[in-house]
Amino acid sequence: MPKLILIRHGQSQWNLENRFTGWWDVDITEKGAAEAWAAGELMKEKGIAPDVSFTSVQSRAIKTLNLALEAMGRLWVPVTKNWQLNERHYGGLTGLDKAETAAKHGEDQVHIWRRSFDIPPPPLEAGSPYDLSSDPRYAGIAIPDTESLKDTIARVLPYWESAIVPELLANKTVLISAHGNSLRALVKHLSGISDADITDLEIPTGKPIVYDLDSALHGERYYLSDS
Ligand SMILES: O=C(O)[C@@H](CO)OP(=O)(O)O
Repeated sequence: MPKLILIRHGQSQWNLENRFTGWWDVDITEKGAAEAWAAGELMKEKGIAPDVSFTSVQSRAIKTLNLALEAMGRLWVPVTKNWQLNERHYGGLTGLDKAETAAKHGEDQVHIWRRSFDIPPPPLEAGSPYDLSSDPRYAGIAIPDTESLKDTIARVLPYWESAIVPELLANKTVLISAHGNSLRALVKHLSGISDADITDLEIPTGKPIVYDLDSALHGERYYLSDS
């Protein structure tokens, strides 16, 4: 039967510094690298053997995937990278300190920006240092200037359907290394979580989530560390 493993990248430099990150490409910390390696060791210990893997075009998810695969002795596993698995774009909040932003705009407003289903943060302003329009990895892509979770779902799910579902329907074990909000988008879809309830779902760094799926790609999700 198909098996899906989701892993959020290990701690990033801006997770550590408590800054809004989104599409900005920050590295993982030493702790993040250790989380990624431990996730790979756990998968190996539990007998999980990915046949194929997917990740975003952001270094923190790519590095996490590579470290986990190396820890499993499976660096040879095919990897497909696509921007549609990127973190949600944080718009004009990108780079700001989360606590300072809450002090300025209020905890409630920041919670809405971070976790509401369909209210996006303010857009990234023209001329921002976080403008990615000349980044070659996004050549030919209409880079958003902000995204809500709903917007994120609207670009994650088409990729899920076209690239990942066929691998699962071929009974493969698929590993996805991605981000807090692109994974919230996938979990919302796979576990049938409502627009209202998704605001409470948090995805921890470096902790593999497993779906043992049936042929219709339905299944319960659990943390591998709990199995
Ligand atoms: O900054 C971000 O891009 C994300 C993930 O770290 O933060 P949040 O928890 O607010 O979705």
